[in-house]
Parts: sequence; C-alpha cells; structure tokens
Amino acid sequence: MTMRPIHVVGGGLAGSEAAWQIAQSGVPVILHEMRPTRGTDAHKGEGLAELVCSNSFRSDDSETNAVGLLHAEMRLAGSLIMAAGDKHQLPAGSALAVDRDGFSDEVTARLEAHPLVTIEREEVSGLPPEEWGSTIIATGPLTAPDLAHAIQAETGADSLAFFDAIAPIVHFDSIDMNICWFQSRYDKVGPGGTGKDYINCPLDKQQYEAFVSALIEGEKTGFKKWEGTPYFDGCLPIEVMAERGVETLRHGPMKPMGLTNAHNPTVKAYAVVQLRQDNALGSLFNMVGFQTKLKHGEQVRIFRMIPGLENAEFARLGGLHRNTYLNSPELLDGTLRLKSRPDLRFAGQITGCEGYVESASIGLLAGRFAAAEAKGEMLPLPPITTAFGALLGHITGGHIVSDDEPGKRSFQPMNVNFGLFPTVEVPRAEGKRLRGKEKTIAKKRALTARALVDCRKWLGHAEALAVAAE
Ligand SMILES: Cc1cc2nc3c(=O)[nH]c(=O)nc-3n(C[C@H](O)[C@H](O)[C@H](O)COP(=O)(O)OP(=O)(O)OC[C@H]3O[C@@H](n4cnc5c(N)ncnc54)[C@H](O)[C@@H]3O)c2cc1C
Repeated sequence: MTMRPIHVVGGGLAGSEAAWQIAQSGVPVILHEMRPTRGTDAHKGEGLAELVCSNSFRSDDSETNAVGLLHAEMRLAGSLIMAAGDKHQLPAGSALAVDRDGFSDEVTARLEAHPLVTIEREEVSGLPPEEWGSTIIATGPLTAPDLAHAIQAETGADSLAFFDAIAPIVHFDSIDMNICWFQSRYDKVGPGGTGKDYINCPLDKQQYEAFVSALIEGEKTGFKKWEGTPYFDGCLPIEVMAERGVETLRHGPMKPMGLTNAHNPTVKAYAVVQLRQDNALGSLFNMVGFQTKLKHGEQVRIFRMIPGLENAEFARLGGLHRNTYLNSPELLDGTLRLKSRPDLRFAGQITGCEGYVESASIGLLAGRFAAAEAKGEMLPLPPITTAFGALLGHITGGHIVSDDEPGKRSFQPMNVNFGLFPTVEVPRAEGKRLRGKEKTIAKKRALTARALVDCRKWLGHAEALAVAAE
C-alpha cells in the first residue's frame, strides 16, 4: 500500500528536521520551500536550514546546560540538524559552532538524496488545502505575509503576533525572599488568584534614581532596518519609559501603590518591581512590564541592582524583535495540531520557542507525531522531565495566562532552560547537604541525568512501535 505523503511547509531548521524524521520513519514527505523564488528579510541563500545570524548552536555541555541537554536528546533521536552540525563543527570551546555553508549544504544534500523526500521550491501563499491531508507549517519568524495572514484569518486576529516584546524571566530560587515578599496590589484576589500572586521588590528613592539612570545610560541594541520600530502603547521598552522623565516608571510598571512591605510594614517603598508567576511549576517569574532593548549583559548588570534580585539567575532575558508566532497554548493540542484544523501541525519558532536548536527540536517532535499518526500509531508525549517534553510543555500548556495581560501578550517565546523542568532531589555529598554553587551544579547534573534516562525510555518506546508496525 502506498502511503499518502505528509507535507511540510518551510525548509528552515524545523521544517528540514521534520521532513527528515518523517522520511526516516518510512513515510513519504513533500517539503515546500519558497527560496530562491522568494526570499525573506534575513535569509541570503537558497540552502535548506540556513542560519540567518550567528553560527552557534550554543553550549554543547549536556551535563549542566539545558541547550546542551537538548543537543544530546536530539542526537539520540537521530536528528539531521545535529548530525550536519557535528560534521561541520568549528572550534568554539564548549559551544557547538558550525560552518554555516557546509552545514546548510549537508542538510540540503541529505534531504535531496533521501528516496522518500520530494522538495518543491515554491511559496505556499495561503492555508494549505485540506486535500493535502497531514501538513506541518514550519515557516518561522519571517513567515511570508500571505501565509501569515491566512493563518491569522484561521486563528483570529490576536492569535498571531508579528513582534515579540519580551520581559526577562527569573528563576524563583535565585530571588532573595528575605527582601522581597508575595502580595497582589491592594491584596486583590481576582479570578484564580490568591491575593499573593506577585513577588515585590522594594526600592527607596536613592535606589530608584540610580536604577533609572542606569537604564538610560545602558547600552541598547538597535532594530534592523526592515524591522521598523514596533513600539505601541502599553508595550514600550522600560528604558524608553525611563527616558520620558524620572517619575514615569514610578507611575507605570514600578508604582508602589497598594503594596506593604511584609519585612518592613511601616516603611513605604518609593518604587516596586513586580514579578509574576510564569509557569505552572512555579519555578519561573517574569518581570512585569520590563520588555527591553538593553543588551543582554547590561540587563544582567542593571536588573541585579534591584533589591532582592542581586543574585538573580535569568531563564530568559528581555527583547523586542520581528517575530511571527502563535498563541500556542490556546491554539495547539499536545502534539502541536491546530485545534480548529487538526490536519495542520505547527513546528519551529512560529510555535513560540526561540533559537535554532529549539526550533529544530520542535520540528523533530512534529515530524515524529505526524509520521506516527500516518502509520496509525499513538506516539506518547515525551516526558516533561526531558528537554523535549519541557519545551513542548511550555509551548502547549506550561505557561500561565495572567488576567492583567491576557492572550498572546502573556505567552512569549522561550529558549529551553532548567526552569521548565520539574524539580529534582539534589543528591547529598557524603551525607551532607550541598550549598551554593556546588548545590546548583549537582541539581543540574541530577536534572540532566534523569532527562537522558527518560528520553532513552521514550525513544525506546517509539522504536518498539516502529518494529511492531513492520
Ligand atoms: C534576524 C534574525 C536573527 C536570528 N538570529 C538567531 C541566532 O543568532 N541564533 C539563534 O539561535 N536563533 C536566531 N534567530 C531565530 C531563528 O530564526 C530561529 O531560531 C530559527 O531559524 C527558526 O527556525 P524555523 O525553522 O522555525 O524558521 P526558519 O529557519 O526561518 O525557516 C523558515 C523557512 O520557511 C520558509 N518560508 C517562509 N514562508 C514560507 C511560505 N509561505 N512558503 C514556503 N516557504 C516559506 C523560509 O524561506 C525559511 O526557509 C534569529 C531570527 C531572526 C529573524
């Protein structure tokens, strides 16, 4: 019996990986890539999986780094992107940097040579027709406008964003709760709240003024010419608000009203920074209203001036970019299918992950889910304890939608990071509890060891199904 092909739209990091996983599982695939017929503002060539900016896949340390762990899981799952990256690796210390041309040529050649892969160089300018059957859309942050508008028409105007406005996210266990306290403004409970939903960091007048000066003086990144300047009311970068006058932030995201310092109730804070829970696990908190174009190093330096955040570890730093991405937790089911049209799956950065490796990994999962479905199999979700499962969980459900910023604005793209994983017992050393840096490293090692065991089990399950189907 000949199998119907699965269609993949977009031959970037995610689409190339998805096509490879589908073909490797024995299902034919048609990959539609619009380049060279039509380009994007960032892609320069016609090769598949083109790296549009840096040539780094970031850390390759699978023991103490979350993206390194994702590399390891992808290698276990037979990733094309990782195989081509490893083959074209350049010296870069503990990072995996690649020769971008060799890498893209390798991905293109291996897909072109695969007997189950057909590559069509054409723009898909509307929503893929239902006659195509199972289709994966992996058209990335610069999805061509006609398709983007068709997706928007299907999902609703607020469901597809064209810019991200990202506020930094902090690991809860790095916040000093001897200085900060939990309280919602005016103790308002609100729907689903407790009256203690925010972490508050108090600043006195001197600290506030020094902080505002640092924001104004801090080094910023510019917008690319083709991005425009996407500022809109209610979403100004924190440093742009600071430039409007020293009092602006005190009347905006840093207003101290309705809050009483639990550690010092008789002293009113001059200004307050609020952080709100970002994931269901309660391990990550985002800095409310702190979207920013400050350079990453500057963000760490300046935001650690905030009392209680002196030792803050950031799961994600802030930014504003041109980026097409869905409100995935609302729109997609657990296996990345559009709830309103389950024949369509999404993969890559358009789902709300961030980065080359993360995008490729979501392509890998979408490809495996689609191939299993085509063969009449049920592929279980990767465990939340794995990097695959943690990232998928963020996209399809882990994020908490807040009432004051509902919908797409509260769901923002994310790199893989340890805050997305369920907590793990930190092993003792010679019967003693570890502290400080030693404890942090031991915890990371325990998380990654657990992840790799669970990932192997999950892949074993996937392989067992494939054998049973033969
Ligand atoms: C300017 C810029 C710089 C970046 N720098 C970095 C960085 O340094 N490091 C990092 O990790 N991440 C970076 N990113 C994020 C990076 O783009 C993504 O992480 C990654 O490339 C996304 O993978 P993807 O497969 O989702 O999309 P892409 O890799 O962009 O692939 C999408 C593909 O779909 C094609 N396509 C689009 N619309 C259509 C259509 N209608 N029909 C057919 N084909 C279509 C495109 O031509 C493209 O080949 C950057 C993003 C941008 C925009």
